[in-house]
Amino acid sequence: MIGFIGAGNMATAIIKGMLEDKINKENIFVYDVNGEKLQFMSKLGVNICSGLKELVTNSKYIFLSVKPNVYDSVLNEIKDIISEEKVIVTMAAGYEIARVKSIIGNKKTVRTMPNTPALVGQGFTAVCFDELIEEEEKEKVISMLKTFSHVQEIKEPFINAYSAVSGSGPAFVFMLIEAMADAAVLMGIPRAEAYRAVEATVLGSASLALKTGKHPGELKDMVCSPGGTTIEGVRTLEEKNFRGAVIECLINTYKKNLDITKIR
Ligand SMILES: NC(=O)C1=CN([C@@H]2O[C@H](COP(=O)(O)OP(=O)(O)OC[C@H]3O[C@@H](n4cnc5c(N)ncnc54)[C@H](O)[C@@H]3O)[C@@H](O)[C@H]2O)C=CC1
Ligand SMILES: O=C(O)[C@@H]1CCC=N1
Repeated sequence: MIGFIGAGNMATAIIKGMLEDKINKENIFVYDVNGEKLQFMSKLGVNICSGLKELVTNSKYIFLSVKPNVYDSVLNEIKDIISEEKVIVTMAAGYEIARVKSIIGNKKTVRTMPNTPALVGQGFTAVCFDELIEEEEKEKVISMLKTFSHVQEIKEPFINAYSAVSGSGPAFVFMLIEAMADAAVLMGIPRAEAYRAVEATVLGSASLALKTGKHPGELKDMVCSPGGTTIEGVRTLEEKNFRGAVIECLINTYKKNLDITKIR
């Protein structure tokens, strides 16, 4: 039995993935303080709980899909009803397993960093397990995460880097898509056509890199004809410090993860 505290973007993404991958809707329980969110969830056919107690009682795996600033209060509310066999699954940036345990005691905890492409079953999730998690539970959690994402098991200190790269990454890719589409519109391509062309190009490029396993530099070189047009664009990006800007962007996002970990 799988429970979700909070029925927002990430819970929706994860639950849709699970349902599409044949996890039975009768095994999913949801609670949210917002009635509208629950109404939406009831349309998916999952079980709607009237409070945290009902949710925790019915769930072995409990996903904390609320915003990070609500984590402390939710954990405080459930700490007395979390028994030894329950597994808490977190997904908040900067919220360490040790912090969970400082509130609910030494209970089974899994920390994850998913991302929004989970909404279309194409997510990426970094996951780390605390030492109380048994092998069978680990396999179960990984199989759940695989219903909506590629899964990478990591050691907890690396989760801040994954938060920047794959957690926040979609936002940066969408900025690239928006900028390329703006340029296309400037060149006279209608907006909708521009988005389709750019989105297909980004998706196709990522698939080409994934499927061939070739170095991105080699794939870039394949596009650049000698004395041709693409190399002119490459020169412009180098002049504008494109790669330096991207590296700086991810490093600053990573540092923000470290900063909020200290504050929380
Ligand atoms: N959006 C993203 O790209 C990513 C988000 N995350 C993390 O996932 C978590 C959820 O994020 P989103 O789904 O984007 O947030 P969201 O704001 O869409 O959903 C949060 C839900 O929690 C509900 N809620 C608030 N207080 C509650 C309480 N006391 N009890 C029950 N429900 C309550 C809200 O009504 C809302 O529906 C956050 O911790 C976020 O940091 C992680 C990776 C990526
Ligand atoms: O911006 C945030 O805090 C969350 C973590 C990764 C993506 N969104």
